[in-house]
Amino acid sequence: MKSYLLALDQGTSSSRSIVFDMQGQLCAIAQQELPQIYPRPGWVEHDPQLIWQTQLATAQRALQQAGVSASQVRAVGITNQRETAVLWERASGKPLHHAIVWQDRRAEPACARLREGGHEALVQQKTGLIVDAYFSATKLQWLLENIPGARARAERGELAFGTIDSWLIWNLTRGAAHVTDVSNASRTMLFDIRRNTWDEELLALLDIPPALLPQVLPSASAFGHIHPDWLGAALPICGVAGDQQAALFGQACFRDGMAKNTYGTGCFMLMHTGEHFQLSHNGLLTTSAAQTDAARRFALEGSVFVGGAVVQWLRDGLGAISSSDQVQHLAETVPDSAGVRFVPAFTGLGAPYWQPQARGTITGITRGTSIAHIARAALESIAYQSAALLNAMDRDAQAAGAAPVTELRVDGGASVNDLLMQFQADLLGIPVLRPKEVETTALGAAWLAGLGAGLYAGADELSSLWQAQRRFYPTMARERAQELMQEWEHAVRQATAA
Ligand SMILES: Nc1ncnc2c1ncn2[C@@H]1O[C@H](COP(=O)(O)OP(=O)(O)O)[C@@H](O)[C@H]1O
Ligand SMILES: O=P(O)(O)OC[C@H](O)CO
Repeated sequence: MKSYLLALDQGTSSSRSIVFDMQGQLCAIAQQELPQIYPRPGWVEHDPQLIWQTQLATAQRALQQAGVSASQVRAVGITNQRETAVLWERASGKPLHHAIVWQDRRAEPACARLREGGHEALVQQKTGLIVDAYFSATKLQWLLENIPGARARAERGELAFGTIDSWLIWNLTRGAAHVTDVSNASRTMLFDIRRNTWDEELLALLDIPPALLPQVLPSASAFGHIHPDWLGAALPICGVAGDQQAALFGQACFRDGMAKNTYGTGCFMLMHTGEHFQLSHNGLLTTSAAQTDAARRFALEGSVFVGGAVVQWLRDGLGAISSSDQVQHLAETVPDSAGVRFVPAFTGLGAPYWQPQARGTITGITRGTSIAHIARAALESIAYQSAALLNAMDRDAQAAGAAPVTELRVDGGASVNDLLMQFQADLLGIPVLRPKEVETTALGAAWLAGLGAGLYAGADELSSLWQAQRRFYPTMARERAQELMQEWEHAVRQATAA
């Protein structure tokens, strides 16, 4: 009887489930959209019950489509949108409120208070994060302050908090397990990533009752068994990681200096730093990488707010293309962007610039500029922003006496674009590798589950399963690439001043 792994991938816009065989080949995939709730400007919520229902439904469909029975599934892995906060009642399993999504900005005043109180250094030293409403802590604080009676009930131990992995595991196990993994815990701003434990000082500072918190386990562990009612057998959950750390794992980036970039709506770049906890001096976050045992593993992370979304804007805002895949063809009708620079700072600029006030700019327009130049500049902006992240990582690596990144592994919706990938390699001066299996996030969760269940010997076996579909080698002279980066940085300064 052939064995399989099931990965549950709960993302911001959809819930997906994927069945892999033990070689990491994708056998079936099922997906369901998740409605976004925008109660006020800057607020983003999800219905936790819909998260659970869509996730379960896709898991059932994926198994059906693969023609795989539950008894053939050896282990289940979970990966998820990170930071999103859910608060529920332990007795009934009912959420007290919609989930507050990572993009939600309502906790900004609480973060401003933390900054004014001079707590930034403490937070960064312990959690590796900057003080920002992005992370779970101040979202949970908001829930406790705004739901009548919640704080008293939390102190009495009646309530549970979790990121989406915890919420799913609670439901999958019918309330038997209240757990999370280190990579998800590291995004809460309540977790000391060097000691691998919830931090009493931060909990006290934010007035969070410890009774709310899940138990934290390594990313490959025994998280619990799925109740047989859901998928037909008591399947073990053996792998859990936040989606970006899962993608780093699924790209087989297991060693110091190995890096991946995911080109989705935004871009997320992570570089493994091994066992070294290292704070960035260049605007990056330090985070826990997926940990397969009790040993600490860290990564540096940077995110670009507008990546593939700039292509969506060309399509929906400008009407320049009718589908995203037409952008490459349009951009290829001109040899270069002819001096046009597009800084898509629609919602400010993320790492490494951290310029919330910046706004989008298109500069260098002449009478000869066509929509094709703008499309090319838009695509190039994704590569420039990513190159700025990688340069920041290299500077941090150099400061720590480590080697620079020697290749970049890529995934995500926009990584199918060959023009973009070639330009990325040209700017970086290192090869860009696109894997055969582009579902790296789900694959990472499946591999963690396989390791947790003792089905793989170790990371070396997984490394040998990872295969490149295409390698993009740099062809541009380094001087030219450096000149282009300088022009880009100039354009960023203009967008910041705009
Ligand atoms: N051929 C393409 N070239 C450039 N960008 C693309 C292409 N196809 C899709 N995209 C972009 O990729 C993004 C979707 O990628 P995906 O990984 O599904 O994102 P997410 O996980 O953030 O929803 C969209 O922003 C879309 O504009
Ligand atoms: O669901 P995604 O792919 O948009 O990922 C969200 C990230 O985990 C947010 O930190």
